[in-house]
Amino acid sequence: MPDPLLVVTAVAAEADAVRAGADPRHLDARQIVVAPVGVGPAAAAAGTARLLATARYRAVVSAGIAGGFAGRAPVGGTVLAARSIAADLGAESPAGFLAIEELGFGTSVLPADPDLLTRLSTALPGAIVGDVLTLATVTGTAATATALAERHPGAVAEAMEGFGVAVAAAGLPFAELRTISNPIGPRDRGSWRLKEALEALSTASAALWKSCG
Ligand SMILES: O=C(O)c1cccc(C(=O)CC[C@H]2O[C@@H](n3cnc4c(=O)[nH]cnc43)[C@H](O)[C@@H]2O)c1
Repeated sequence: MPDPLLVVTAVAAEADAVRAGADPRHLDARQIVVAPVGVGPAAAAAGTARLLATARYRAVVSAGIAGGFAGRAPVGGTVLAARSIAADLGAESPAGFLAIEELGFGTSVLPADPDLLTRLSTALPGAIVGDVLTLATVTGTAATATALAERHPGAVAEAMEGFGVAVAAAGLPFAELRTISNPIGPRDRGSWRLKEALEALSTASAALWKSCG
């Protein structure tokens, strides 16, 4: 029996949506383990590392809802990360944001496993493949949305966990799968389309099992 696939989400509602798309036989046989590990990159990294320390897994997927950049990923859409990028890991300066690479302290960019990404994008032909930003703070102004979009021309979405999960995966095949609940921009939590995004997450998760189960 191959080691199971680990799917980590931030909150229980996302884990439930992922499980709803899975074949119950895969869940019962623990070929797939779905676990909510908390909101934000620190909780995601710590929770994923704890799970990986206590059992063997063949690959790790960070899954959940996300904000979409206007004109790049619509609400209800599905996104696969080519790269998960820690977009606020660095330093401010009068000349603008300096990424951690410019400070000489490592990387803010972790690519998806090429084989896993190919299998997922084949199983999800409607998914948008692009960079997904990880931020500890949800963007809530047009100015920040514009600055991020300009700094990351390949970014299609932002969420709060992917880079943390990728760091914890530490060499295991990693991918990030997101469905879009809201446009990135001025905060309007009431307009988030949670039901639509969670339904899209269940649909995407059915394809996930077909390609990786
Ligand atoms: O209240 C609910 O019923 C509910 C159901 C599912 C998920 C939630 C969340 O609040 C999930 C938080 C999670 O969502 C990601 N996210 C979504 N939109 C954005 C965004 O615009 N910028 C950054 N992150 C976003 C994020 O990964 C959070 O962990 C509530």
